[in-house]
Amino acid sequence: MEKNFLEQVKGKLIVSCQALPNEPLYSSFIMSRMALAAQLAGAAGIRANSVVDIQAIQDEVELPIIGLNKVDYPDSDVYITPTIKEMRAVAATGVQVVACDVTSRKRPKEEQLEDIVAQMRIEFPNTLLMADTATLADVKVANELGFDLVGTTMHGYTPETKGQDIATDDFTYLKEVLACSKVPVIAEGKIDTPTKAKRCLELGCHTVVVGGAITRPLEIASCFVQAIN
Ligand SMILES: CC(=O)N[C@H](C=O)[C@@H](O)[C@H](O)[C@H](O)COP(=O)(O)O
Repeated sequence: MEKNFLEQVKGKLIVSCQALPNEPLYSSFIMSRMALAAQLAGAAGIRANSVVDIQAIQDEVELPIIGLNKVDYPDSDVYITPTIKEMRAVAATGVQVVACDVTSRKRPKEEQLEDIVAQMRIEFPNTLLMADTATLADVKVANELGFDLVGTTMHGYTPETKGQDIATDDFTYLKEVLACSKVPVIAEGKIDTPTKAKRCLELGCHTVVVGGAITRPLEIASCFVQAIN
């Protein structure tokens, strides 16, 4: 019997397998093999970008997927599943969760987040929605709009939070998110050691997403080179 997503990933690791066109591993085949490695290692889920990568990963592994689609629009800085068009396309792959930007920034095409959520609930009632937030105010908005999960994905990646890191001072910001959110919290963003991942779960996060530290060899190799030089 298929277990539900929240049950499957509780207290476990989700591996983000993503590479954009400007990255050396940009390839759906390579992302599917990254996902296979994550599955063999015992990860409980995958986070993946774009319909083609999601489909390649679905062919390779059994794990539940948090899907997103990064697209740049000229009229907005929001790029993680920014409009209803990308939300639909990702949900139509059959992923268990669709993630999108939930920051206070203006969305492309004057679309409003509350309309997107309402439409998704009608068209894909069984798909969970994850809010990729940057601030506590974003977490509150995500709760008000009825998102099923809140992630810290955008913390440190908006002008307002630039330079910030959820791990600072034993995860002070993450503790605040946990105290504020009415729904399960997913720790995500710059979690670059097993110790940090474990700590996020100890603090009460439902699950933890690790990306670059596992699946971006350019980032990993750069860390070694910088430490040596
Ligand atoms: C900010 C943004 O666009 N984050 C993206 C969201 O999907 C990915 O590029 C990150 O790799 C992912 O969040 C995991 O984080 P990290 O790679 O730091 O473990």
